[in-house]
Amino acid sequence: MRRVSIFGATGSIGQSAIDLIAREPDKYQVVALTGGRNIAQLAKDARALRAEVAVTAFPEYLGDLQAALAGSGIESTAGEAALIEAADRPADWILSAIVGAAGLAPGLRALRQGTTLALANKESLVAAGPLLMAEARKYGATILPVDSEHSAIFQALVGEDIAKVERIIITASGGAFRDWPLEKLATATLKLAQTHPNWDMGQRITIDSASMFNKALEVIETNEYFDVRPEQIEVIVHPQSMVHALVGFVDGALMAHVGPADMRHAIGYALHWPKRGHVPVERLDLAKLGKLEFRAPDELRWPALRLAREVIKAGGLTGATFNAAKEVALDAFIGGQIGFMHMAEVVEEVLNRTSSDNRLDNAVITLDMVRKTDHLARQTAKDIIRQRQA
Ligand SMILES: NC(=O)C1=CN([C@@H]2O[C@H](COP(=O)(O)OP(=O)(O)OC[C@H]3O[C@@H](n4cnc5c(N)ncnc54)[C@H](OP(=O)(O)O)[C@@H]3O)[C@@H](O)[C@H]2O)C=CC1
Ligand SMILES: CC(=O)[C@@H](O)[C@H](O)COP(=O)(O)O
Ligand SMILES: [Mn+2]
Repeated sequence: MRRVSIFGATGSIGQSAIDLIAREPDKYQVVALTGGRNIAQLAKDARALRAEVAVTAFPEYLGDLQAALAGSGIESTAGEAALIEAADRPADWILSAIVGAAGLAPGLRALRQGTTLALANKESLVAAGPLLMAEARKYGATILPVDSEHSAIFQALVGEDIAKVERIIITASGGAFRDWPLEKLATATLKLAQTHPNWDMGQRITIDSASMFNKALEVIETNEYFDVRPEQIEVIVHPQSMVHALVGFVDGALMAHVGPADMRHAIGYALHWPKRGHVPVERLDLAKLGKLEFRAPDELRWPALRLAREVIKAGGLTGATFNAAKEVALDAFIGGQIGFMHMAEVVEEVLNRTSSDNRLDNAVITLDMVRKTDHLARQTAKDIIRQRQA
């Protein structure tokens, strides 16, 4: 039996992973399931999968979790230290699917087991890519991408020589406001921003898709995963979200990964890797699909894409600043303090104010430095938002 743990088990990615694991109960022994506030779901899954431990990230929910698991024999724990302890529990496959920078410390810790880390939490790679990669090398761990685009690129590169890659193209649906005129975007509401044209995902990544901050994170993520130059990474708007990414080689061939907008594709690939196993996603009927469209992205409409390039160029701790500023700007949009287009303005202002602090050699970056940078970026973003409101 393979021992598996799921961090962020109650979320959209976590639930898709549980769907796959629950279909083959004889193959998997569930070690740890972690969640946040959705205690009912966490306890239900922990009982159904007979997990060893269920962890809520928030200590104030521990009582509810203990009550929900009473009599089950499943351990209940809570808080940041409990997440780290869960990451230390031996497992052959660990899914990192917590949303936001909170996923960094448990994911980083899991690497110390020299295990396979299936990484959905792109924010940790954006904030601390070189640190995660160095830790994986040090402990002999494997990081497998669980983002649809990066799983697609990874699959297109199997057996290939990275030196023969000319370009990597990641697709973007364009999000909720893809077809809105630029001048109307300032009026984009939260209600509309949290509806995605194709994917069923958590609230935060759905809004990030609408602003293209998700794609900005993914451009940086591509730069961290694959040994290509930033100029080789392209973004193309693809409204159907069926082609997840393409890799172009020196002979002009373009290898595309095509599949339905269902994350069980990428999770299943990582779960069965290095082999392929059955994954119960819809099989595409190409004749029914008819046509696939592609168009160039407009950086005026989506300034986040331009910022991503600047973040890569600046290097050092700039990714940690970018991610933290984006998280605060997103909270402020969700809270109604700033408008949709203000999110990119706030993030750009934070990058400008902190640029001199972030210049560093990637080799010397530590978790403590990432945390301090994250904290400073959050304070700076909050100051900027307060000043705008005054
Ligand atoms: N959804 C998707 O299709 C895709 C998601 N991703 C990435 O995967 C990650 C998860 O996304 P998604 O599943 O959509 O997100 P969700 O919001 O659906 O789920 C987030 C999970 O993290 C938990 N959580 C929230 N805050 C904290 C915290 N401070 N500390 C610990 N745990 C916390 C939540 O617990 P609870 O709900 O119990 O409060 C939940 O289990 C993100 O990094 C996202 O960018 C990447 C590609 C596709
Ligand atoms: C499913 C997945 O990988 C998401 O990151 C997806 O890419 C979001 O859609 P957008 O293309 O709209 O950002
Ligand atoms: Mn993606």
